[in-house]
Amino acid sequence: MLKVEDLQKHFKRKHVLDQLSFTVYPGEIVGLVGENGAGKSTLLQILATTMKSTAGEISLYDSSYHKHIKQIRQHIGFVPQDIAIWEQQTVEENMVFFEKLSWKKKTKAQLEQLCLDMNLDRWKTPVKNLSGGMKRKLNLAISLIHDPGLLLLDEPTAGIDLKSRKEIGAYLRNQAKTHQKMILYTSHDMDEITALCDRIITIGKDPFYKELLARTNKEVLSF
Ligand SMILES: Nc1ncnc2c1ncn2[C@@H]1O[C@H](COP(=O)(O)OP(=O)(O)OP(=O)(O)O)[C@@H](O)[C@H]1O
Repeated sequence: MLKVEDLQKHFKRKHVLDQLSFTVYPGEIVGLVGENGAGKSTLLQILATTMKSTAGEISLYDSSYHKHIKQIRQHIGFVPQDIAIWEQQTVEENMVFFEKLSWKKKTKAQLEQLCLDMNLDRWKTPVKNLSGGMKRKLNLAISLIHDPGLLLLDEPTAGIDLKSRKEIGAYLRNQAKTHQKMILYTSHDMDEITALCDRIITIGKDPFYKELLARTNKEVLSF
């Protein structure tokens, strides 16, 4: 499980995250919502180990982030807001490139299957010819090459059509429920968040999301 205790992040005098404490269990999808600038990406970056917190403790499978950062990284799949793939290369070339960087080895057939699981069937197509939704699917497939137990997704469905969003949603649900992944996921689409997530964390000063979610039957944790 992922355990966060009293997490704080300040940028100089600006307090972005203040005393966040929560746990994510295997098999759970936890939604992270809040107004623009609330600190969602900051939190995901800290959990992904690409940014340091100001204070607090984080552990994954009972290993401390402070003490075991290298081992912890092996269990994390992170899809940042900005798509990071090679535009001139094909889907296949991208998957093979990132597989070579991965600590876990996969055959080409396994890599192609990862894409097909998300209905991404353009193996030989250059990325520049893919739609935005397909690029997001490829980015997600890349983050799964090393079979991470914790998936951190920053708006994985932003700007893509409903069909692709539904496909990504179904895929994530299957990853959590069948493969016991922990998924922490941000989106500004409240229908998607309430449909997909088991629990929801709201962060930020604006009470809008907290009040909106109080009308649903979801468990909500607010900071
Ligand atoms: N490296 C940095 N240096 C200084 N301030 C930063 C830095 N990174 C983020 N911030 C500030 O921290 C706050 C939180 O930003 P963050 O991107 O985490 O918000 P967010 O909730 O993800 O917003 P959005 O919904 O717009 O993506 C913002 O005010 C932002 O300007």
